[in-house]
Amino acid sequence: MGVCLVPCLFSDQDDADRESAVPTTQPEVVPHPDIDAEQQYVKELYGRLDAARDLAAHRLKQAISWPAVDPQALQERDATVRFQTERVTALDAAEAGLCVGRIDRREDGPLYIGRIGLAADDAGGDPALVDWRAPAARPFYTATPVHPLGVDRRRHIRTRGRTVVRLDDEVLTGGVATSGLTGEAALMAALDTARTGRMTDIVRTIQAEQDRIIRADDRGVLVVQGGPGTGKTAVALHRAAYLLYTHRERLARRGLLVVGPTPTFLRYIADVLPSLGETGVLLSGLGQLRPGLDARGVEAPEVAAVKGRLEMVDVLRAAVTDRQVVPDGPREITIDGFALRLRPIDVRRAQNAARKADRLHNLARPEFARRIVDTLAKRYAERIGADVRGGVNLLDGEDVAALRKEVADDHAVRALVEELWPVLTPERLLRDLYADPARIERATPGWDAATRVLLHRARSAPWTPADVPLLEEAEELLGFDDSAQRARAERDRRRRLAEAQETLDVLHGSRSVDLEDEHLEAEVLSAGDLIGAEELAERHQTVDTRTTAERAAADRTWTFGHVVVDEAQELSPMAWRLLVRRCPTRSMTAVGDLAQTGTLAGASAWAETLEPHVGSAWRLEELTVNYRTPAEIMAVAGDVLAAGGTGATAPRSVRPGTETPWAEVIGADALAGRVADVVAGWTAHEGTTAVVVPASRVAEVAAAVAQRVDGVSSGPEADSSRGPVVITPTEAKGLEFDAVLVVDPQAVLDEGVRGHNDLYVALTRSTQRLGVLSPGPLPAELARLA
Ligand SMILES: Nc1ncnc2c1ncn2[C@@H]1O[C@H](COP(=O)(O)OP(=O)(O)OP(=O)(O)O)[C@@H](O)[C@H]1O
Repeated sequence: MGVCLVPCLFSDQDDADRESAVPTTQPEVVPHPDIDAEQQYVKELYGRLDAARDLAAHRLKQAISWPAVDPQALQERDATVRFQTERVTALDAAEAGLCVGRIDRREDGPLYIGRIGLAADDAGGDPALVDWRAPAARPFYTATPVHPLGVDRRRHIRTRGRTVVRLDDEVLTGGVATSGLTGEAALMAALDTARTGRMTDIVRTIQAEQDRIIRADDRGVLVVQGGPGTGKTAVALHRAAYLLYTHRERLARRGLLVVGPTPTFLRYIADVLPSLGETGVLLSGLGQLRPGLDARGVEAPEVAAVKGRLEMVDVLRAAVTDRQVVPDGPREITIDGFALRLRPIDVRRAQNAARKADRLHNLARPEFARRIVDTLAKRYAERIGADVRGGVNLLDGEDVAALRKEVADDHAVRALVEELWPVLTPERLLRDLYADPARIERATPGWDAATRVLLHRARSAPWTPADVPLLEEAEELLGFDDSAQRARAERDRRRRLAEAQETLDVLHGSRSVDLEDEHLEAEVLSAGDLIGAEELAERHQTVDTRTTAERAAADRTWTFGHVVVDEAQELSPMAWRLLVRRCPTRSMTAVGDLAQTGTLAGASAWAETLEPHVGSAWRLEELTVNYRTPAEIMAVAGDVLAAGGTGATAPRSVRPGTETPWAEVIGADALAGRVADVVAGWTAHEGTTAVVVPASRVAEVAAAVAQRVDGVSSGPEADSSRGPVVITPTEAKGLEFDAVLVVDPQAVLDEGVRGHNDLYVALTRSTQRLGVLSPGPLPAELARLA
């Protein structure tokens, strides 16, 4: 399940990547009077970072070479290696942009804020650098001239490598309200940067409304509603890093899960948490939430919508009960020439007995099988032991037991039990259900034929993301009969115990003291005095050295300490049910935008979506400023949103654009070629490019663009860090690109189940440039572009 963020050591490549977050224009030379002093301070900070890294690397090396004399030592060594590896990773991650700025406090003087905390020589004073997540760092993000929080000045420090290249100061003593943005100059510089195809962190420029959400209490479900580009994803990931910092012990033990909509999206965000020094988080798409399954099949939105309904819980229950069969008439089994009868009433009685203890299907099956075998064995004994003269049965208890065993081992009896109460895996239950209209009909009382038919599909069809919650639900209903495994484990335990006892006996017998001397014997400690056989046996069990994220990924019963859901508006009720099961404490952060819901099963109101799962244990926060999309493009997108009629309003854009968005109407025949021309022209600019097309045009457009430009990718593997991508609005969700070309907007409106939402998503992916190519008249919603 999912992607474990494995520890990676800092490399030149990482440095170069983070460097590209600096504006592509040459940094202006700022003749700031303090630049030399800040350079000196930053140099000292790097000195401390180097020292901390050397120490951690040394301890790591030491730990690796510890002799692992027994499993316990091995376990301790692995824990230390893991801890020091994480420490080295976090220190490496802090290298680029180590110090982000400082606040000058009226009472206490300057305090430097950075990616990690670094102690000062004087342990009694302020640290040399405060971790951005520490409470003391908060005013750096939230102090304003109106609420200065004891801060006179905020300074953003920008570095390239280890060199300070720019200082941006904000004086907070004026008491006059300003733009409301924190560190506006630094923020604008960050937003104007060309994109790389990978999301970067925003530690330097977190805004006050974002900071409030990042540091919000972790109890209950926090829903963050915000329009496109308001930083929901950025906030969700920084919140994950904040929670790991604040509740390190609990979350390190239970793990933190981040769920995203598509593999492309997960690739896009995968670098953010490692760049914040956090590698122990499990990232997973919805289709990867079942261990061992990578569900990427595609199906009609109507099918996914039906599968996502909560009613499917009842359908699955009915489908399971349907597999517990009572035959129409008596069945005959022949054993050793004797025909034995099993009547429907016998089966019904066995079913009732099996269901009595409320056990799950697979766990109740042994009881059912036992009852069936008992009934047949009884009939067998009656036939075999019958006294022809009508006297009492001639068989004794031992004979009956032997007959019972014969019945239980009989191939035909086993086959009959399997037919009447099969062992079911979730996969088998669902495949059999989908493939058989009669089964579907029996499991869906009250459904109409048109809805039922949506569930029907070929047995060989691949699993889709909407199947994952159903498979997991089915697992809950079926249970897993692990009695054989447990019996094997118990046998192993006893064997280990016996071996351990034998070892202790040998040690006892081979002591170097005179065993005849009883007095002396009592004085000398042997191995058996120090450790019991039980303990010794336990120590010989294999040590599990996997990280929390790796263990969580492999275990479907794992429950997480916190779950972050991105693009949460797309989740179906069944998907919510699954996630809540994986997080029984309901400590969750869900970020999304109802105006971008593209699926039929997705949300149109948060209360309606969440209350069936968490009752009132949820609260709503909103983000209102769009940091991505220039105002001119946002005006166009706003028209589309309004035409959608949902009543939602577009977020306020924080910056003007440098290029005017445009539209062009072109003949259908020339469309693909014109797309290729535009994309080829755009490759002269720096940054990433996306062509967003209706699903029906992906192949045609991708082929045309690939003829003109290298590195084109499309579909689930689309990766804009390699070249232009050709993707559908669904695939574009959550992503952003410097240049976006929307092709055939009318088809986007017509093909999507929520067409206006899809077009709104497509238009709002751009950070700089937007073009629209239409093979027919431009939809009225885009009149502003005409
Ligand atoms: N405080 C900030 N400082 C710098 N950049 C920011 C800040 N907040 C957001 N951004 C940038 O704005 C862009 C949009 O952010 P993000 O993708 O998190 O938005 P979103 O709300 O998830 O959008 P969507 O709903 O379209 O998926 C990203 O490039 C992000 O890095």
